[in-house]
Amino acid sequence: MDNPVIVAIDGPSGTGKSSTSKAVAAKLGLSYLDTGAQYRAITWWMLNNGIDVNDPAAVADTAGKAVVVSGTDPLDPQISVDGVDVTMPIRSQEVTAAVSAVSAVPEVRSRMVEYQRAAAASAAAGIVVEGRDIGTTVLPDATAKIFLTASAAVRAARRSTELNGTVSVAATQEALTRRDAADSGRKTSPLAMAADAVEVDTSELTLDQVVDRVVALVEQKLATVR
Ligand SMILES: Nc1ncnc2c1ncn2[C@@H]1O[C@H](COP(=O)(O)OP(=O)(O)O)[C@@H](O)[C@H]1O
Ligand SMILES: Nc1ccn([C@@H]2O[C@H](COP(=O)(O)OP(=O)(O)O)[C@@H](O)[C@H]2O)c(=O)n1
Repeated sequence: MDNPVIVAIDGPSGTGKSSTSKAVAAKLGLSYLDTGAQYRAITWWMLNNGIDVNDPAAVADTAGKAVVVSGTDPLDPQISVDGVDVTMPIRSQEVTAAVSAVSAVPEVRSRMVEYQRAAAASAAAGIVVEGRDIGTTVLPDATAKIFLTASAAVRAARRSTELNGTVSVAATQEALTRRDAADSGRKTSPLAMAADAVEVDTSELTLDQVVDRVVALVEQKLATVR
């Protein structure tokens, strides 16, 4: 039997990682893992349990307590913490504002990376894993590594539309740029493009075009390894 296909899709917020990863996984018959959702889930748990998310020692002390379970179906991705379905609440502004501080704590990362590697190891046909450090740190031997980019203005416009214009494009762009800086500047496995990743700038592409390009890149890689 062929080896499982591992596709790593990294990049900053709003570049299209989730939309692209789900579509690519569905097209290629692979599982799907949203690692950003896992960091959001543990952040939700910290906020819900009154942990000061700006106190790295408090976050580190409690990082092992939350049990995060991620679904890997690209058509119905779900996530729970301690048995509570948090698929919707992890998208709140409160969680979005706190997640970079929580995800910078090494104890949080090592626990999430364990979950992520276990999910990849148990995906029979293979998996598309999206995040910030998948190609560099979590799955450095991935079959194909993609790094999605887009201008900050385009990313902010996409996010603002998603929020039905309830938050202005300018405020969205400021928050997004702040989170990029925190994610790129942290010590432990920052947001970065792997040396062997292929960059796809999605600013001027439709989602379908991005998906086709990523599927073609994966197929090219498979043709060379199989
Ligand atoms: N190529 C694209 N063109 C236009 N809109 C897009 C494109 N890719 C994604 N989107 C939209 O932009 C928003 C952010 O996409 P998402 O996949 O959640 O990005 P990320 O996971 O990188 O944060 C979503 O509303 C999505 O529908
Ligand atoms: N592999 C990953 C994925 C996400 N994250 C963190 O989780 C946050 C939320 O990730 P996300 O993918 O849900 O963010 P969006 O792109 O949806 O805005 C990021 O801003 C990072 O702080 C990370 O540190 N490492």
